[in-house]
Amino acid sequence: MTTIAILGAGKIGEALLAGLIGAGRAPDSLMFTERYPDRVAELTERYGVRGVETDEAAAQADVLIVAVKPQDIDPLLQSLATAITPGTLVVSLCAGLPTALYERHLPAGTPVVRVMPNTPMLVGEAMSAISAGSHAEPAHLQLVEDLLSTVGKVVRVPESQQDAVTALSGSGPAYFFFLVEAMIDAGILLGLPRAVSTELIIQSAVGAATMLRDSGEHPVTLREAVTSPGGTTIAAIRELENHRVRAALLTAIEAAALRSAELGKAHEPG
Ligand SMILES: NC(=O)C1=CN([C@@H]2O[C@H](COP(=O)(O)OP(=O)(O)OC[C@H]3O[C@@H](n4cnc5c(N)ncnc54)[C@H](O)[C@@H]3O)[C@@H](O)[C@H]2O)C=CC1
Ligand SMILES: O=C(O)[C@@H]1CCC=N1
Repeated sequence: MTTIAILGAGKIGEALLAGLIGAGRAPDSLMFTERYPDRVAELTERYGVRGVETDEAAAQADVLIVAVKPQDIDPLLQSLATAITPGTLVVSLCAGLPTALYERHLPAGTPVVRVMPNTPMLVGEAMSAISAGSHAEPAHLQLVEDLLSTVGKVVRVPESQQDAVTALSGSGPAYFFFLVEAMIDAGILLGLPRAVSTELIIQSAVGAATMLRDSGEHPVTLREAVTSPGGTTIAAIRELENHRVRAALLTAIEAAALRSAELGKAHEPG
């Protein structure tokens, strides 16, 4: 079985670790690196997976999955440049960082695949978008697609679209959580107990998400079905439009894409 090392087991690294184990992958085919001994002990206990040093991971794993913050990539690339076994597939989960950055620092010909996943990977419901670097062969892309398909959905996109993907599905779960949080507060404003408000909104979110996924209907049709003439929903929609929530979402998601591009530019040569 392919041996996988996750380099940086923070929020997304742990989500991947948990997702892969949850999907039935053998813990002894996985390893991870972390900076802090306490975190290594915590993850080893929780998942039964080995914590190793970067050079050990680089020497032993067939696939290295980079999940450190973009701001922490430089020292890691320096370590990998000398430790990596030629031909090892490098998979980057980092927002904004182009495959060209890895190709500049790692031995010539290193295959790199850029991925933008999201945290629902933790429950096998990730949305991941993958793009091949210039030395990644179709077999490399297929391997990454097969791996990530065990923890959610996968689409292939040109790398030029990855900043937009990052803004949409990479950050996307946070927008939904933000919305849910605000809606629960609205229940509090209306005098409901927090537990009741939370249950009402979370189940409404799960129901709406399931309809979006399974009904085959456009979101507009689904919303129209809730919006009775002269009723309650249209009274709320008018306020959402008055407060320009649609425009705010367009601007917010554009800001996320610009930030992703900026993270990449910070690592351009010169
Ligand atoms: N959190 C999210 O929803 C998503 C995050 N990403 C990307 O995943 C990457 C990680 O993000 P998070 O998990 O949120 O950050 P995080 O800060 O939770 O995790 C990063 C981990 O890497 C460790 N680390 C840093 N340098 C290291 C090194 N040289 N060796 C070993 N471990 C090292 C840190 O100790 C930390 O635990 C980022 O590049 C981010 O853009 C991508 C999609 C979604
Ligand atoms: O906020 C971030 O930068 C990361 C990338 C996508 C989701 N979280």
